[in-house]
Amino acid sequence: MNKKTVEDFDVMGKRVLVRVDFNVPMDDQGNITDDTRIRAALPTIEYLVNRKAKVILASHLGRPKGKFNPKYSLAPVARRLSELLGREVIMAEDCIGEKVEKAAALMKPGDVMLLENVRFYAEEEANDRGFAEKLARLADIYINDAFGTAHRAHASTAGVAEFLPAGAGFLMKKEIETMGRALENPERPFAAILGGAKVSDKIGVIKNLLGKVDYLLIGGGMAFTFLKSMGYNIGRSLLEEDKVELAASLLEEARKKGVKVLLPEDVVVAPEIKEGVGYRTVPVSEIPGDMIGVDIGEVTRDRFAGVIKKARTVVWNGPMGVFEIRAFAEGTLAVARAMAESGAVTIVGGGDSAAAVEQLGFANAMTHISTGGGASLEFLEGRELPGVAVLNDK
Ligand SMILES: Nc1ncnc2c1ncn2[C@@H]1O[C@H](COP(=O)(O)OP(=O)(O)O)[C@@H](O)[C@H]1O
Ligand SMILES: O=C(OP(=O)(O)O)[C@H](O)COP(=O)(O)O
Repeated sequence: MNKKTVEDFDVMGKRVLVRVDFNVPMDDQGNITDDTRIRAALPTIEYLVNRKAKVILASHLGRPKGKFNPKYSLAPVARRLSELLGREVIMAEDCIGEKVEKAAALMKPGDVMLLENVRFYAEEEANDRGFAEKLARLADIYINDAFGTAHRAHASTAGVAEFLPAGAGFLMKKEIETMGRALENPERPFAAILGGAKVSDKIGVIKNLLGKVDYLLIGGGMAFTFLKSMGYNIGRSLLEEDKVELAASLLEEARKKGVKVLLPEDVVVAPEIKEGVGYRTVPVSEIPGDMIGVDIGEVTRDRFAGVIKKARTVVWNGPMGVFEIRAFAEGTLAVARAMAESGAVTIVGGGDSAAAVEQLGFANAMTHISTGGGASLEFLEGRELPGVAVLNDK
């Protein structure tokens, strides 16, 4: 990465504004159900604490639409962070204004303060210059460690960098460098596995990856639009009618570029997407008209696993089936297991695939699991992320 990082600044005694992505899932009682994103930010926070910086953290939580709403308060996150750090985390009442400026002025070197949800102001998402300047007033240096929000050009992720020296945190650096290396200089064979619900969400990724990968494995709901474009009857499976032609042209482009595309050969079909329904496996040429394809079948799982095991670089984004229902999680499980067992560099895009890998217990066996869903997709599309673009060059 040709951007400055936290290590390029003298932070001793300085006020450092760190944009983190603490947008964590919570249950109805406000309990954090997955603290991965908080733990992922610890290296940067601990580094700054150890170097006696005054650490001021900013994040959003959910989508409160520019208004204060206690449901989206970051207070539970401050408590969890405090447990993880083993030190007090001051919870600020707000993210800008006189009170926060005073609280920041009272901080001692090594103190940590978490600002309240930046999305309580509509100016955040509007990337309002005045709001960014108010955030900047709190600090001497800006560090962006919020990879999960790096695809958003908001005041706290982009605008603020106009007013302060700006660099990347350790998480941001790791995400960009690990995925960047895989895309630009992969050990081959390089295989990408794409799944999830919609082709439309993955078009940009497919287009970018077709110029880079040796194998493209397609599963999940999106596979059915491709199967339809090849003339198969797909019953009541997920279909994006308006993307059938595009699917055909992507397959043609892959053929021209010499990329081997693997689509499902057999699928699990069920009458409904529901826990406890009956299901069976059929070849893709025999999908009954009244059934829905919900997972890749055993033959496909074995073929996918075979490619994954001989690959040297594997990137995965999107589940192979409706993995939320245990009976339809076998394809996703097979991909996760094959990746865990392969000696390849294994990268899991964020979102549902990351959740599936965690849930299925394979997290520790992967080279890298991204903390960003949308952000990792945009990165895989080859787009420059605004939250990275604004940082100072080395
Ligand atoms: N065959 C299928 N039919 C319907 N939905 C599917 C199918 N396969 C996967 N899905 C659904 O796709 C969703 C994930 O899609 P998506 O959001 O695109 O993935 P990601 O978050 O990994 O990018 C999951 O909720 C999963 O149940
Ligand atoms: O959780 C996030 O995105 P993700 O679910 O795509 O990983 C980020 O915190 C960005 O949130 P946003 O999509 O409300 O801008």
